Amino acid sequence: MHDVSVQRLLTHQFRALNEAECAPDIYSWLVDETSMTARLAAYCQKLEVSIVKEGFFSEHSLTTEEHGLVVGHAKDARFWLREVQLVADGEPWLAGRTVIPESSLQGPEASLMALGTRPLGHYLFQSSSLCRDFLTPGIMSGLWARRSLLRLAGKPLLLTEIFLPASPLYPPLAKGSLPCTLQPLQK
Ligand SMILES: C=C(O[C@@H]1C=C(C(=O)O)C=C[C@H]1O)C(=O)O
Repeated sequence: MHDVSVQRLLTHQFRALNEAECAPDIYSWLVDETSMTARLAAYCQKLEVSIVKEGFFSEHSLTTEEHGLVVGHAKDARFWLREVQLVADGEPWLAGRTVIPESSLQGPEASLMALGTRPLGHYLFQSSSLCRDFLTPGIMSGLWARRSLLRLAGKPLLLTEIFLPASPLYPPLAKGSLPCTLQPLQK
């Protein structure tokens, strides 16, 4: 059963971070340009994609921030929205939200609608046309997060990922491993 409240975090305000605002080992996770699925899979026995929501939605399902970032040249009325959790040995480690304008789904990219429980990264990183406008580390509701604007054959898609407290990005009780809002109160 998904924790629906976790998924709501994906539409909360995204606060961008600079490198000075988090420990180097945390920052290395947030700016990792390789597959996050593959990186997380190295820390568990079984990593699965659990689909929470997927389908076409109008622009009203996007946050203003998302809409401003992902709208391409076409005036898209519909967006393919995919919300997942990456679940490691039964424990959710990451919540992911991908927003794809309908105009980005032309040609081979139409297969993004048929991913099912295959990780988005498996498609992205086999594509010779993948490029990235930006990868921004950040915080959402007190959890480490990141936002990427990716392009396939020049067509945009926006990916937001929130690292959940059980993920290996948060060393257990290591000081400085949590965003400032989660730091244990100083005595
Ligand atoms: C982009 C990647 O794919 C992961 C899988 C996702 C999905 O299947 O929707 C979403 C977020 C990512 O963490 C990756 O592996 O880097």
